[in-house]
Amino acid sequence: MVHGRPEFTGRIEVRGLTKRFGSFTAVDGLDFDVEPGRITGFLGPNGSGKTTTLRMLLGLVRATHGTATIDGHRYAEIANPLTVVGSALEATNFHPGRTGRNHLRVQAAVAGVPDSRVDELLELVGIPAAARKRAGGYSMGMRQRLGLAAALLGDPRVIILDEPANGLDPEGIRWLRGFLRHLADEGRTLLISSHMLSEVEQTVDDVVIIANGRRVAQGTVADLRGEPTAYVRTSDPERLTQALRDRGLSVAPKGRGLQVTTEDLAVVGDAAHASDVAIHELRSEQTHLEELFFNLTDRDEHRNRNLDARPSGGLPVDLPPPSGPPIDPALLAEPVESGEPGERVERRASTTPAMPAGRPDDDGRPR
Ligand SMILES: Nc1ncnc2c1ncn2[C@@H]1O[C@H](COP(=O)(O)OP(=O)(O)OP(=O)(O)O)[C@@H](O)[C@H]1O
Repeated sequence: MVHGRPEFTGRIEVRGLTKRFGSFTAVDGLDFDVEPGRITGFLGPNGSGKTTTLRMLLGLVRATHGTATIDGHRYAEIANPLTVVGSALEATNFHPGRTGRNHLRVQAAVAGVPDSRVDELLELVGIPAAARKRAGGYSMGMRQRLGLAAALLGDPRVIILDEPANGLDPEGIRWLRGFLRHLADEGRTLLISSHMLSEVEQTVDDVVIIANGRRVAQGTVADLRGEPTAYVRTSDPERLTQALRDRGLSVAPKGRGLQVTTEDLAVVGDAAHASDVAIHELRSEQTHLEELFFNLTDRDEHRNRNLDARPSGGLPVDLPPPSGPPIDPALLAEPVESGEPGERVERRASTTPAMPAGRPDDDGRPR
């Protein structure tokens, strides 16, 4: 039984959320929902506005327009928020000279949580011994685990994590996946950001993809992947096309072959055999999400305005439909290289204590 009021929904709603820093629009009319009992990936390339969005949700940055609410309330309106929303954002506030355990004990005291919970959580995130050493010597993975423990101190129903897989080794990522799934299975709402879809693809149920502060796709992972199809190359495309259409399948030319709306390769083979055409190649095809992600977020009109030094007004944007299939196959045409094969992109430390205490909102306005 998850802690909290029985009528509490744990639903996150973001409506028309916008943040301008001077003339620069970091988050631009964002709309999305996050459902309880599910893990939602909040995805976008570096600088696309993920952290700013999470900070608005956590009341650390004031929105220029729009709302971000948890169970219908802004963060600032929630009484005893640590027992409702647990978060780990990017900037680490762990004092290098203090032990991880002490950090948690201080926060536990502030939140009115008993010390026994600290040790229980350190056990749960797998660093009971390490947490008795000074935080200055922690690896990124250990800081991630400590940040996660901090986020869970108040047994919150809603958990918001900024790049939680960042710095974890493959074993750590596998552990995190199981851990987050367990939390979601308890009915909690999980929103986790990442700049790499491949890193969270097997972890999340739903995705919200943003680029340049705008939503470019939303749906379940299965929606994004779309239906599996068959690709076939044959000696006689026209004849095979007719044979397949006679069997009620949709067929479209693709490269030097045909794309058929079925995942059953035998149907294609049988049709070819019955119409006496030779098959030169036959395979299943499924959308590679990472490729889709780069094609969605790296299109000219979505590219980060800071990174490519465009004026802050950007180019006119004609967004694709924000939710669900079908995904335009043209989006998949040109995969974009993300770096060397196997390269891990190490970014800044991604943990803070659960209590929001991040960097100042340097637009100079009060929160
Ligand atoms: N306080 C600020 N003042 C001015 N610009 C800011 C401020 N905070 C963020 N930005 C800018 O807003 C944009 C979005 O930043 P944000 O950190 O939200 O992106 P992100 O998607 O979390 O990126 P990353 O994956 O690199 O963390 C960036 O161009 C950033 O430089």
